[in-house]
Amino acid sequence: MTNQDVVVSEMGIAAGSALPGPSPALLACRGAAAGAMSLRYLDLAAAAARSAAGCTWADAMRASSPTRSSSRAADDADEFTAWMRKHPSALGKFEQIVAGASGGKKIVMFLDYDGTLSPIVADPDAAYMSDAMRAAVRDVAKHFPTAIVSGRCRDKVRNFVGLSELYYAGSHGMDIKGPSSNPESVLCQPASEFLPVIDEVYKLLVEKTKSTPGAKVENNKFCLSVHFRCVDEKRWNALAEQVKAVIKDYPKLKLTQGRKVLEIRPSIMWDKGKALEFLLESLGFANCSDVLPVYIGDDRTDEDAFKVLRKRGQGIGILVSKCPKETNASYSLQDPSEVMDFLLRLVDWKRKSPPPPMIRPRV
Ligand SMILES: O=P(O)(O)OC[C@H]1O[C@H](O[C@H]2O[C@H](CO)[C@@H](O)[C@H](O)[C@H]2O)[C@H](O)[C@@H](O)[C@@H]1O
Repeated sequence: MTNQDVVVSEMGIAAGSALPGPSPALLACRGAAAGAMSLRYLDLAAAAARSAAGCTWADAMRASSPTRSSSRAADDADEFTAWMRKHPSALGKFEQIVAGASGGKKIVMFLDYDGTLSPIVADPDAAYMSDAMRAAVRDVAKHFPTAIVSGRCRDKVRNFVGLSELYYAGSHGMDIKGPSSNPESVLCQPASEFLPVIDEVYKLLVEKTKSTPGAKVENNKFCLSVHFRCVDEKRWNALAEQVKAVIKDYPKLKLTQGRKVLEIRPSIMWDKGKALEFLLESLGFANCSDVLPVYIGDDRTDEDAFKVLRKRGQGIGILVSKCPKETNASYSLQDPSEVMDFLLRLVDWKRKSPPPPMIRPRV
């Protein structure tokens, strides 16, 4: 993040940091693996509930990434209007949002990548963000500490974004690193012991799914994605069964679901919400009322971060969605182009804001 000199190594927080010794966030990062089994059971319980309700993974996946025609056109506009009343546009409520930063509160920006900064496309390797979006993010980072929080492998999302001055939290927050001007600043890799097993499962999944046309397995370093987007819907259930058959032999891994994707992750107590808390604390904003975290994301995994903001009673969660979705976010934006408008407005507002009053030392 710009204008920050926080340097956290795996050994603790080094010189220049606002926090002495291993911070609570760093300790949480190290201890994340301890909750592995309990989370696995939670996940299985959710799957059992889903199946009791007659819902398959495929049904859930369809609902998580509805297309305009299968939702807005066919659906009832009243439902959307009611949802928008509960989660109003962050552009429409811009003044209300920035009023939360009054009194010199520092805004910290957290941005998801796919579906937030880049449009959803069929080929995950071609999810480029526009130059205009890149310029907007660069401008935001000049004024506010800024982090990209993604399910992608950190290096991959870093290459897509192409800005060295940001913090990057890849693999759903399991791989956090600061700006590249600080090459030593590896902050947090709570799932490093899972690397060999993730590699092993990657190979098994590639083998197992190769007979399904359109299926693609993506290695995100500390987690894996099995993509359904280019698979005929008739084959979705069979593909989900293949994936489940592979991971049943790995009790320390869990299966979660995103936008036409099944994700295989270590069952540790770590997610995008924990990554947000870790970054805030690393920046010296732990238990601090002088900060306004703003998190923008479009996916289920972003809900973990929205929940954290709700629990803290601090910050702004913004869901990117064109249709009603169950969410812990307070506001909404429809698509990446609205996200860009919001970022540009934030920069403009900051440029026009008067500087905080100087406190003159008494002589
Ligand atoms: O946390 P995110 O940055 O939103 O990453 C979540 C997943 O994003 C990518 O998949 C999604 O976007 C693809 C490109 O638009 C699309 O083809 C796919 O259907 C979406 O699910 C990424 O490829 C996954 O690895 C991430 O887990």
